[in-house]
Amino acid sequence: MAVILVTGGAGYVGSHACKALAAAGHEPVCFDSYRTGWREAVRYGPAVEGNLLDAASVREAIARFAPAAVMHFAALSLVGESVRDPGLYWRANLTGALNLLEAMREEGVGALVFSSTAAVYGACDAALIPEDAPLRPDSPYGSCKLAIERLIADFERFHGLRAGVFRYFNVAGADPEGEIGEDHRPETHLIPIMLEAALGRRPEIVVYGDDYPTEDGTCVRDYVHASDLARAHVLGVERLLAGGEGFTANLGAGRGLSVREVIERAGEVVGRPVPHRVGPRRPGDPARLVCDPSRARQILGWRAERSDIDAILRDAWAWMRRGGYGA
Ligand SMILES: NC(=O)c1ccc[n+]([C@@H]2O[C@H](COP(=O)([O-])OP(=O)(O)OC[C@H]3O[C@@H](n4cnc5c(N)ncnc54)[C@H](O)[C@@H]3O)[C@@H](O)[C@H]2O)c1
Ligand SMILES: O=c1ccn([C@@H]2O[C@H](COP(=O)(O)OP(=O)(O)O[C@H]3O[C@H](CO)[C@H](O)[C@H](O)[C@H]3O)[C@@H](O)[C@H]2O)c(=O)[nH]1
Repeated sequence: MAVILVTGGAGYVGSHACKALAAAGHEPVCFDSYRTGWREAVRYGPAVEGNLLDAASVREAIARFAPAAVMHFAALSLVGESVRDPGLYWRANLTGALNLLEAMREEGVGALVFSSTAAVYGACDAALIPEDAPLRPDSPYGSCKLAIERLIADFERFHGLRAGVFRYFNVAGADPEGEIGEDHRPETHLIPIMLEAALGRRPEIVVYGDDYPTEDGTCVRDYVHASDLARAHVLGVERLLAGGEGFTANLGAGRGLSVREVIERAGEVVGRPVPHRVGPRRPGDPARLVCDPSRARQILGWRAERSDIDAILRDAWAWMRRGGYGA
């Protein structure tokens, strides 16, 4: 059993990681400001309310709980918002990560798992994107995640940190047991807003462009279930705790779906059509991002098991019909 500090543990992905950590016998300590997270999502271990931009608060939490490792999820993470306000993203995400890394060093915590993103790749010609693909982010969100990867690399090189960096593709779905799920307000991610439109909670969704160089002209993404992702994090941190080397690994299903294909599948799975219309492109969106997941399989023995799009949609739908948090 290990104590793991989980920044952003009250958020969407972080709460699924906390559940998976607890199920594997570890103690997740949630560190969260509740900026976009939910108190009801913290159910698998103790919680500390704090902000990474306040260096003293994260250092105190680390000193108090003496974690064996940290999982760092806390961030601002919307591509569109980052395009509108790059400075907000650089300040929040880079400063937050730097404060965390300094606090870990001061308190002698030597293992970190970091949430990076496929947005670090940007436009890429490869059918399946491997980790050594060119790093050319299209958005400030992707740029500052890449900068944090480099910051972490310097702490590995010069301070002996060991870090697992996961580049997630598009996370979706909800806990199959219905305890936690995705609840961003306002929501901007494709799958939940599509389901909101199917439920009549919003009039329609706008497809952001159908003139991309893809088969049906809409953007192609790789959707991976939040529970699959959470399992990878447990495997990653356990590797580091056992003394294994640091790594950078993609997490995705290895299968691309266009926006139109997801809309069609959702209509089938929920039994009612998703009202939609085509609008202009959203700045910062690459045409196609599909994961080569082979490295995560090689080094962690991980593969996506619940990331079939119908399973993702069913779990997300069950969670949404329950009303999310505060229902
Ligand atoms: N959801 C996705 O599709 C996706 C894809 C790739 C990468 N990621 C990354 O995964 C991580 C989690 O994403 P998510 O979708 O769960 O987001 P989320 O907004 O649901 O969760 C983020 C959590 O961090 C907390 N937080 C934010 N800033 C904080 C701060 N300064 N101090 C303390 N807590 C703070 C929020 O309150 C929230 O609980 C992010 O780093 C994101 O960039 C997400
Ligand atoms: O109303 C909408 C919302 C989304 N989309 C499209 O649906 C796809 C998925 O969009 P999301 O907003 O759900 O997700 P993103 O691909 O923008 O970004 C997500 O995945 C990225 C990596 O692929 C990053 O990691 C990021 O953190 C995470 O939010 C994109 O092609 C987008 O253009 C629409 O057409 N209409």
